[in-house]
Amino acid sequence: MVTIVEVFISVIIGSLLILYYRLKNKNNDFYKNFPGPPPLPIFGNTLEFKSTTEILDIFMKHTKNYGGIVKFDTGPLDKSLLVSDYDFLECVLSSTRLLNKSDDYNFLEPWLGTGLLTSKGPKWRKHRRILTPAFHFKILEQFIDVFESGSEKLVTKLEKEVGKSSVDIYPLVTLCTLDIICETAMGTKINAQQNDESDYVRSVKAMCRIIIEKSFSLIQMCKLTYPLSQNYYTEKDSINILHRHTNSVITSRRNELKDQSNDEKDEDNIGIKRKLAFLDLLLGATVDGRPLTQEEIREEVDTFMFEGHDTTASAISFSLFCLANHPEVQSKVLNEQIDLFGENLHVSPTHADLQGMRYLEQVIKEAMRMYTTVPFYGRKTNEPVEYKGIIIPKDVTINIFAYGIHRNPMYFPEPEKFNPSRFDDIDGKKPYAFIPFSAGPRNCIGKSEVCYA
Ligand code: HEM
Repeated sequence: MVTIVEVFISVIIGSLLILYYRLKNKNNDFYKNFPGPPPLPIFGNTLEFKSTTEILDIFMKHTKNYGGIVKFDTGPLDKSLLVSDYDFLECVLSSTRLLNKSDDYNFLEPWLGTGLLTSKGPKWRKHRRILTPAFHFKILEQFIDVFESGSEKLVTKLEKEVGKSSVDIYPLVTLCTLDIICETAMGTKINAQQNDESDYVRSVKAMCRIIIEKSFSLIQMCKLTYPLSQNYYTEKDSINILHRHTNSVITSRRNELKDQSNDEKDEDNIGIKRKLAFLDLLLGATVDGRPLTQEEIREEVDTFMFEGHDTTASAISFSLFCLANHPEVQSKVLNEQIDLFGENLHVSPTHADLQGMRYLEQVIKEAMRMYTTVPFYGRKTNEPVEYKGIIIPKDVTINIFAYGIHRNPMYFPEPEKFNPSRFDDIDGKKPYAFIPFSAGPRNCIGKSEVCYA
C-alpha cells in the first residue's frame, strides 16, 4: 500500500527532475548550432578549468579545434559560447540591445555595487552619459603633471634595478597606476609607491586577487560554501576598508565644496585653479533632476579605481616587456621621441604631442594585441536577437574572446610575431578584430586616459 508520504516524495522528486530537465535543455535548439568539446555528465566542461594560468591555452585549443564560436557546458545546467568569430563579434558588440554583462560580473558587486562596469538598463545609460565628459582630452590634459610625477617615481625605482638580469616590473607599475588613478579619480594622494603596505593598497591588492580566485573555485563561487574559505573573511575586511576610504574622501570633498564660496570653488588653498577630479564631476552631476546619492558616487569611484589601475598596469608592463625584448623597436621609439622633443626629453607632452607618437602607439597596440589585458569579457542576452538567420534567445551567455581574434592569422598574419608596423596596414579596416578595449556602445570609457598613462 502506497502511503501519502511516499506519494509526496515521488511528486517532489518528479518535479525536481522535470525542472532539471527543462533547465538543462533550455535554449538547446539554439546551442545545437554550435560545436564544442564533449561535456561530462553533471560537471560539463568545468573540470578542464583548474587554474587561471591555463585558461587561455585551453580556450585557444578549442578555438583551433571547433572554430570561432565554441559551445561550453559551464555546469550541470548552464551553457555558454566562446566567440572569436568576426561577424558574430560585430553583431554582439555593435548591438544596442546586447548590453548586459554576464553573471560572472556578480563577483564584483560586493565591492563595486552597480557602477558603470556592472550596471544595466537605464542606470547604465544615464551614468554613461554623465561620466563620458570626464574623459575629454581637455580634462585629461589638466592631469599631465599627475601622470608625470607618478611615472618619475616609477623611473627612480626602476633605475635601482638596472644591471640585474631580470626584474618583475608588474608590482612596481601597479603601485604607480594606483597612485595616478587615485589622484585623477578622487583628487587625493595615497602614495602607494612610497607605502605599499597601507590598508587601502593592501585591500585593493587583496580584492583583485580574490575576484580571480573566486571565479575558479566551486567552493568560493557558491554563497553557501564561500564562508568555508579564508577569502570570505579577507574579502569582508577589505571591502570595509575600501568603502570606508572612498566614503570618507567623498564626504570630505562634499564638505569642502559646501564651505567654499562659488568663486573659490575652482581654486585650491594656494590660489591655483583646482583640477576637476572625476569625483567633483560626480558631486556636481544630476540624474532625473536629483544629485547622485553617496552610494551611487561610491560605486562609480570604486569602479574607476578597480578598472583603471590593474588594466593599465598590465598594458604598460607588457609594453615594457616587449620593448625590452626588441632593442630595434626600442631605438625606433626613442628616435620618434627625439624627433618630437629634441635631445631634451624632460618636457611635458601635450595632447598634440601624443598625436605625433605614431610608432609608440603602434608598439602599445601590438603589445595589447599579443598580451591582451582583458582577454575575454562576458555578455548575457536579455531579449532575442537575430544573427545570420539564427535567433539568439534570451539568457544566452556570450564570452567575447578578444585574445582569440587577436591571435587569428586571418586578421593578424604570423600572430606570434611582435610586429608593431602591422598596424600601418590594418588600422581601422576591421574594427571588431582589434578589441582590447571592447567596441561599440559598451566599450571602455577610460580608453583615452590610457593614452596619457
Ligand atoms: C589598458 C587599460 C585598459 C584596458 C585594456 C581596458 C579594457 C576594458 C574593456 C575590455 C572593457 C569592456 C569590459 C566589458 O565589456 O565587460 C572596459 C570597460 C570599462 N573600462 Fe576599461 N580598460 C582600460 C583602462 C581603463 C581606465 C583607465 C578606466 C578608468 C579610469 C577604465 C574604466 C572602464 C569602465 C568604467 C568600463 C565599463 C564601461 C561600460 O560598461 O560602460 N578602463 N575596459
